[in-house]
Amino acid sequence: MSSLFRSIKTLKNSSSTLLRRGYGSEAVPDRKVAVLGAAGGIGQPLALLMKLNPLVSSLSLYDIANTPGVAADVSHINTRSEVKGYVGEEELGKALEGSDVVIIPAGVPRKPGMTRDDLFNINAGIVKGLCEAIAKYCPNALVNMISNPVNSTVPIAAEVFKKAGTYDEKRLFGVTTLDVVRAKTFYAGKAKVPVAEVNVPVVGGHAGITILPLFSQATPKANLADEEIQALTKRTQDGGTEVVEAKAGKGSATLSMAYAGAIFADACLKGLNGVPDVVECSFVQSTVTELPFFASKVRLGKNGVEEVLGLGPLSDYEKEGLEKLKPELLASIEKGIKFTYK
Ligand SMILES: NC(=O)c1ccc[n+]([C@@H]2O[C@H](COP(=O)([O-])OP(=O)(O)OC[C@H]3O[C@@H](n4cnc5c(N)ncnc54)[C@H](O)[C@@H]3O)[C@@H](O)[C@H]2O)c1
Ligand SMILES: O=C(O)C[C@H](O)C(=O)O
Repeated sequence: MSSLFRSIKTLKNSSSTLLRRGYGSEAVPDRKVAVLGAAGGIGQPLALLMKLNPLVSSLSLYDIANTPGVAADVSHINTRSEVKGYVGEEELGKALEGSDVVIIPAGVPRKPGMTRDDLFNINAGIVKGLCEAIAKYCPNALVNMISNPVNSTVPIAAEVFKKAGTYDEKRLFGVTTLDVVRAKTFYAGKAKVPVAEVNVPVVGGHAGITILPLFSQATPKANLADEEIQALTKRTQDGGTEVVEAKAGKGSATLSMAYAGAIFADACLKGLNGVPDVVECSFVQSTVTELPFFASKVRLGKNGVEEVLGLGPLSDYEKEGLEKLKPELLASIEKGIKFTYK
């Protein structure tokens, strides 16, 4: 409990730091953030965290059911943003209109024994429908795709936007922040370094071996043995499955994902507001490898992606991992693209 109070205090302090830096409420631009799937396991805590974000002026919570209750609940929190709940397809347009950032955690989660690709048949259709509405009602919004399989849902979104004539590769992001969050936590535990100081890029995609943490670039540096790096890599790749199994049929990561989603959306908002040097890993259209989409460090700016950063030097183990992941990642990307032409 006391740590919760500490977090709230930190948040209040950071808001006043923001004011001191001249980002006071007059200076901070109005920003509308929409969460699609807001009544779900991720959606609800994500709605809470976005309500705590002082960069948000309007928070739009959309789902096919149960959003009025979530919106009423979150709206009583005494922070900057005005909260509105929208329920059902007929309200989707209103939910989206004027959005600067749209976060999509809509769709079904895994149960034990399933891969993320097993979600494709249901989630591909959900994502396609939502992206058609985004193209119509807020074509300039930054889209943060959380729904799995991210390796396919991002290419689906790109194709939907291309068909609608609104595609801008700078504005479409697969959210892979949870992989980074996990890599940082696991590395800090093994290397015995303060977790808050850890940085680890995670590249590739967001499923199994396509998740490639680059522990050779981790900071603070630690002298870990090859076997320890391999075990950390495997644990990061299997992090989602670890949670799915622990939840034993009651879904996948929701709380850690909401945290990761809130960090990434905050980075997008900071970029839009012109804060310099905002860098996060994300699955984006890319020329870093021969694959059309790839996760790597991305510099965020006023138009979304400002620069897709390269991979940097890789260890032999990471080079091997990179070559191994390419066929699976390409197949998932192509599956997404083909789906939109059915
Ligand atoms: N990118 C990541 O790192 C990451 C991490 C965790 C989970 N996920 C994925 O996020 C998705 C959601 O997970 P969850 O645990 O919140 O699931 P959930 O079932 O708890 O919630 C999903 C919500 O989506 C809503 N929904 C379904 N169809 C919709 C539509 N057409 N429009 C709007 N809302 C709709 C449901 O009503 C529900 O409230 C899953 O696909 C899961 O695999 C991704
Ligand atoms: O593992 C899952 O199915 C959910 C998510 O992709 C995760 O990494 O936790």
